[in-house]
Amino acid sequence: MSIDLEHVKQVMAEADCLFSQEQVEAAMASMATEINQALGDSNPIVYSVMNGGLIIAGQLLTRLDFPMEVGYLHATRYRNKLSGGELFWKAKAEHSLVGRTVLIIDDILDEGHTLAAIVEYCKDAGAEQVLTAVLLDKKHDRKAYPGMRADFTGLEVEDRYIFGFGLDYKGYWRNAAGIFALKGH
Ligand SMILES: O=P(O)(O)OC[C@H]1O[C@H](OP(=O)(O)OP(=O)(O)O)[C@H](O)[C@@H]1O
Ligand SMILES: Nc1nc2[nH]cnc2c(=O)[nH]1
Repeated sequence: MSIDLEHVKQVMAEADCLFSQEQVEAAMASMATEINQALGDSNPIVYSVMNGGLIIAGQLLTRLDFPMEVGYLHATRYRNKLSGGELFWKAKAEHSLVGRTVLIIDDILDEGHTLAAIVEYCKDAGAEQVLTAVLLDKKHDRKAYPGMRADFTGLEVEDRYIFGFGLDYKGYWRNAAGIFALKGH
């Protein structure tokens, strides 16, 4: 189904900017410092979770200063909708994960079902250690398990529908250079 581009532009015009590009970049710099300290000698495989992880992974990776292999996983459970459903795998790992340290990078930990399933998948595939990094952690009490957190988190975000910096509104605005919340959600 095609989408009305005027509506897409209106959504941005009415959105609330929660974090500017500068604030996101400062958060990424802090995450990079922590990750450089934690993983510098671990020869990790670093996976971006498509599609949302594309922007944060691209911008975080150039701030990491140690050798690593890089790839992507593609799992989705929102599929251009505003609420999540069953996780659908589109691409799994090309590398052998046996005995490896794996770092998963995604844009947001919302309810956490996506990240929990990806961590379980990597462990089942033989990874020795699986760490997670997310730009945003949404504040609410609906996590996949109580107290669920990523190992590295950039910013906490309020319980609204978010877009920008990799997160979409109906497939659009992943390119928005800031973190925005949809009016009324
Ligand atoms: O913590 P959860 O509630 O599981 O939600 C988080 C996931 O939702 C989004 O992906 P989505 O399924 O929208 O696919 P996309 O990355 O292609 O937009 C986001 O990129 C995370 O991967
Ligand atoms: N675009 C977008 N995708 C999500 N996936 C899980 N939570 C969100 C959200 O707030 N916005």
